[in-house]
Amino acid sequence: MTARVYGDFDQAQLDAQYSPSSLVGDIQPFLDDYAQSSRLARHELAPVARRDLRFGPGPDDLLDVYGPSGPGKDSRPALFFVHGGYWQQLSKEDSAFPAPALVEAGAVYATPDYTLAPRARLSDIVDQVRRAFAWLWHRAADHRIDPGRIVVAGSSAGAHLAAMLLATRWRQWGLPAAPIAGALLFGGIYDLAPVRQTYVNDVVRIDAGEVRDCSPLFLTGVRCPVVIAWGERETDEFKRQSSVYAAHLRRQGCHVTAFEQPGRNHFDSPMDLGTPSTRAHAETRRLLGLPSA
Ligand SMILES: N[C@@H](CC(=O)c1ccccc1NC=O)C(=O)O
Repeated sequence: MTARVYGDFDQAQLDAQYSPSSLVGDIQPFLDDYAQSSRLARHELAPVARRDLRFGPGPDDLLDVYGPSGPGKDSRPALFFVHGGYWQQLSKEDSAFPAPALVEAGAVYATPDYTLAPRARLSDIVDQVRRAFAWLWHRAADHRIDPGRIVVAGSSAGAHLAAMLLATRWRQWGLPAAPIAGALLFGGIYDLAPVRQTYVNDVVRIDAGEVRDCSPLFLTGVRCPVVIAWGERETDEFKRQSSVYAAHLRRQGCHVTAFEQPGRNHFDSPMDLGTPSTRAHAETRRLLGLPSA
C-alpha cells in the first residue's frame, strides 16, 4: 500500500494530477504555438508596440504594451495578461498572442515579465506582478488606457498571480481600493497546499507561510466580476481548483462566470482570449466593455 499524500492521492497520483501534460502528451507544440503566434503578433502590431517598458529596477521588471500611444483624447480599456509555466517557465515573449484580436477590438494589451523560480520566491513573484500592475495603472494616460477599465487575466500559474492581484490591498500600494475592472482566469491554481506536496515544489519551494498568504482560496476582498475557465481536457485536480475558487468568490458576493472550454486542454485554453468565435473571447469583450465580435 502506498501512503496518501493529499486527499486520496498517493505521491505518483498527486504528481500526475498536477502535471497537465499527463492528459496532453507532448506539450512542446503548444509552447511553440505561444512563441510563434506571439512573434506574429509582434510583427503585425509593430507600429503600436512599446516593448521592454521598465516597471522597476530589477533585470526582469519589464513589460510590453500594445495599442495606440501618444497624444490623443480617446482612452481604451486594457487587458493585463500574466503568463503561466508553473512560475518557472515562459515569458512575455510567449504572451503576445491575444494582442491582435484585442487591439483590433479597441483594447490595449499589456503583458509583464517576472523573475522565474527558483531565482525568485513565489511571494516575491506575487509582489513583482503587483508592481507591474501598479506601474501600468499609474501610467495609464501615457498609453491611452482608461484606468477604470483595466481587466487582468492569466493562465495556469499566471491565473494564480492574476487572482493574487484581485486580493491585493491596493490602498497600501498607492492605488484606489478597487483598481481592477474584471478578471479572466484560465486553468488556474488557487490553493497552493496540494502543489506544495508535488514535484513542482522541488523547484518552487513554496513554504507554509506562502500557502497561507499566497493562496487566493484563503484570501478575501475581491471587488470585480471574475470569469473562471478551464479546458475540458484538464486533470480532476485542476477542475477542482477552479470550482472551489468559484464557490469561494461567490460566497463573498462576487459575480462569477465559470465554464469549461470544449475541446481545450491546459495549454491551449488561453488561446481563446484572442479567438473571436469562442466564449472566453466574448467574456473578455464583456469585461472590457467592448461590443460583441
Ligand atoms: N510539468 C508541467 C509543465 C507545466 O505545467 C507547464 C509547462 C510549460 C508551460 C506551462 C505549464 N503549465 C502551467 O503553468 C506538466 O507536466 O505539464
